[in-house]
Amino acid sequence: MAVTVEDVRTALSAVKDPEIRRPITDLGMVDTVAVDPAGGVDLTVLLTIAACPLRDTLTRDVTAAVRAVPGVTDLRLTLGVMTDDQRSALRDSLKGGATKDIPFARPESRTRVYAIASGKGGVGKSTVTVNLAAALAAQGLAVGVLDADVYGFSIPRMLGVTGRPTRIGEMILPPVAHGIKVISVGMFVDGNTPVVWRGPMLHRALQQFLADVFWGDLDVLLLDLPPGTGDIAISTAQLIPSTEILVVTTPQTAAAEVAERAGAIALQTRQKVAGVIENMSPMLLPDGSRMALFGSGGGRIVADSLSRATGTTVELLGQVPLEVGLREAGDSGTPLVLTAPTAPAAQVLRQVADGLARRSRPLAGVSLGISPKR
Ligand SMILES: Nc1ncnc2c1ncn2[C@@H]1O[C@H](COP(=O)(O)OP(=O)(O)OP(=O)(O)O)[C@@H](O)[C@H]1O
Repeated sequence: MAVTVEDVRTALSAVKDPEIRRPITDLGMVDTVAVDPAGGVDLTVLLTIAACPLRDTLTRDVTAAVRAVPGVTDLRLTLGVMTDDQRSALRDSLKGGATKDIPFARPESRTRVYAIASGKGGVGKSTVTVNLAAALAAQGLAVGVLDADVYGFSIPRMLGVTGRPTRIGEMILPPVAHGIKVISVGMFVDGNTPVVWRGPMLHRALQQFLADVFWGDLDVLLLDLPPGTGDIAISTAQLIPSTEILVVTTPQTAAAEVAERAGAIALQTRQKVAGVIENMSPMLLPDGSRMALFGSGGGRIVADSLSRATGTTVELLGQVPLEVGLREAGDSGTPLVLTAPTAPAAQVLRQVADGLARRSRPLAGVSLGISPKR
């Protein structure tokens, strides 16, 4: 049977743009399709920008899809580039026309937003963030990570992201790694330049990343906050009031006291504390005994004290042991939950992710669409 243009278009509707993650047929990227009587296909696909970092992936996916159509004997693929008008039409269709709006702050948003907070640096906040993100994405959830930790942007390295975000006018397309959309403040500064941003600048940066980045329909957004109880936690509360806080602490008592303060900020901003994760918990030794390098009990102390302070039950969601493999996986760019899902630390992190995946977005601020009976 002769191949039709419709057959080719149908096959192309299964190809998603690697960055936007929607079918290329819905994005205006399929420009022209022609089929000759011998089954040869002439196809022009438009890239969003000429320097599209994922043009090879797109070429491969398009070629595979078209070649798989029965009767296709040849494919002559031309890659073009969208005009400015086509790009703005695409941006408007993705953003629903509104560019300055934060989609997660809308009452009808179904995205759960978690801010990962810690009292001080180096407690493993980024490690926890990337592993939770990877575990949630592995379950098939649409996950985004916003690395707002201006004092050390380690998220891109831990997820193996080297690419820069693509810009379409004012819209920013985040790189995707292990199925996770990733944006880091570090992607917008040169090399290792430290960022000495203060409150208002940070607030603007966060607002821009939330509004201008095309996140698509996310199930979960994880925000890696700078350590401490600073301005950015307050900014997060202002920009997305439904954000819940996940507090990371080490088992050390001193660290726990500092972590408590990070959690207590939620009282002032009226955000919910989703739970406490203790990291660097006693290490499992080959003989089955445990070594408590950083002491023990910190997670429980923080959870109990936040429960008292908030008058709700704040749970200790998990205790992630110190584990060489967890650090190595972070250094290699693939989180431990993917490289060794049954390793002790990975099991705890996957369990925490399972718990987060089962929770539904809090109804605070959501209109239930019920009107009182008159
Ligand atoms: N449970 C663990 N076992 C072994 N190493 C760990 C563990 N958790 C974190 N690490 C390692 O400790 C170091 C600090 O962790 P990480 O960068 O995640 O902390 P952080 O709190 O995000 O720090 P910062 O606030 O400075 O960004 C990293 O090298 C990481 O690989």
